[in-house]
Amino acid sequence: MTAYLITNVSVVGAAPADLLIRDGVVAATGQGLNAPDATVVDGTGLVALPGLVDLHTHLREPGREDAETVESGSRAAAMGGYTAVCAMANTSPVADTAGVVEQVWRLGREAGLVDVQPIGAVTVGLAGERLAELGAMADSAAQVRIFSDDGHCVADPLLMRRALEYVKAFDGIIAQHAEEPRLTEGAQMHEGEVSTRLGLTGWPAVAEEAIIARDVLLAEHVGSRLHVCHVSTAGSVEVLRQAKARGVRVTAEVTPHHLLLTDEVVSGRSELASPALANSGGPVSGRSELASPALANNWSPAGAYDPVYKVNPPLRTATDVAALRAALAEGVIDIIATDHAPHAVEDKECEWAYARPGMLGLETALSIALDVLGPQWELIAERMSRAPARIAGLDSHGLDPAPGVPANLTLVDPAARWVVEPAELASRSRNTPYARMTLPGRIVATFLRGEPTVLDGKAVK
Ligand SMILES: NC(=O)N[C@@H](CC(=O)O)C(=O)O
Ligand SMILES: [Zn+2]
Ligand SMILES: [Zn+2]
Repeated sequence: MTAYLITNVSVVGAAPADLLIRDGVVAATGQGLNAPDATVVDGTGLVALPGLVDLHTHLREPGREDAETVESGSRAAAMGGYTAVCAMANTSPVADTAGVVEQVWRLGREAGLVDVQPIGAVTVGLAGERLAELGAMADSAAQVRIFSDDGHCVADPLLMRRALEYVKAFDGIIAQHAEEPRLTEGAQMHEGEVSTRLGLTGWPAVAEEAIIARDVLLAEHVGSRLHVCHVSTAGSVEVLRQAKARGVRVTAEVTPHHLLLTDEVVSGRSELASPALANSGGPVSGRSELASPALANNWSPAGAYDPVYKVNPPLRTATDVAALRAALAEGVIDIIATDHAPHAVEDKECEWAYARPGMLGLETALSIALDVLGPQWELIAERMSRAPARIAGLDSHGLDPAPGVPANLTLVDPAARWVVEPAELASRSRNTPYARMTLPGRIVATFLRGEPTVLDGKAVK
């Protein structure tokens, strides 16, 4: 194994120091380290973070290897600074048996670019009718602890209760895609002024909030762990705030796109929600031109009705974006998760109503977080690495670089800017909402157990 000496690097924003990586762990930290056998990586101007951990990734294998494979998605993750991803169960076949989760887990090991932790389905075939083999998946080689029907809501309250109760035995967690299906029949985008103007069927905020309210009560009643996927509304934040104040065992995630984009982009307006919104306190008009300072003046949306902006839950209003940002800063929302949702060209570049929902996220997440949060490295490390690792129970991830700690880390150049070229992404799909946008912050290197997966901004294998 090669040793690496990263010189003059700021560890999570601290004063620059050297980091020596040897035999898969951080061997030493300090000033002027000397290691003649080590490959030197000049860390001047770079920030070292614990390797990012994504609690919500769609890898599409098995079944849609044309859109993504475990290997291509793992490479996209490494390029984005990730060392671990949790792979959602909505594959084909669905990851609802020990056999499928072990297959995904094994493919992740073979690719060797990030740790791929499979998520198991809650119900057989994601059909919402009967519980999948949760215990068998937990006992499998993949040691599944997170279960989710993501893409679908576990809408039946009795099934949801049973699932929450079942996973208590092994400290598991149910990750809910909160969408009351009766309230979103035929829904195409956020229900509001823009959907009315565009003539698209709306997806009301209450469809999300009603399920979260029900589920925190269920989790409280049975004393189980609930995780809420892709929170997207100000009302959801209030439900979560109250539940957490009561001590309910609930955690929540927000995606980078829900922190930046609003429903106005569907109409073709070049509006990005501003970081300043987080401090503005009051509601903000969904119509005002709110450019994100770093991203201003270099971007305009792809055009009205471009399905690249179709996603579940839908992009919401500037008021929601402001509430999500404030909740993330406060800790009412625990983590940023990408909901990386690759789709093949034919499923995305078609008429809005026929397009599949979902956006790429892994390779742009850190840049969007940096734009939205600014260089708050402690907060970024907490929300993108430490907290997701804790929630998922990934013990060797989410640890700040320190002697003896597994060398899972990423090096960021905060001063670098890059232009998102969809064809140059490591993902097999192209459906990024940030095409040709100039983004701040570049991943220079990523190390998985002391071995580089990305070096000089390029994938190593
Ligand atoms: N987010 C999406 O719009 N799509 C996801 C499913 C999901 O996360 O609900 C997908 O699998 O494509
Ligand atoms: Zn979902
Ligand atoms: Zn998802």
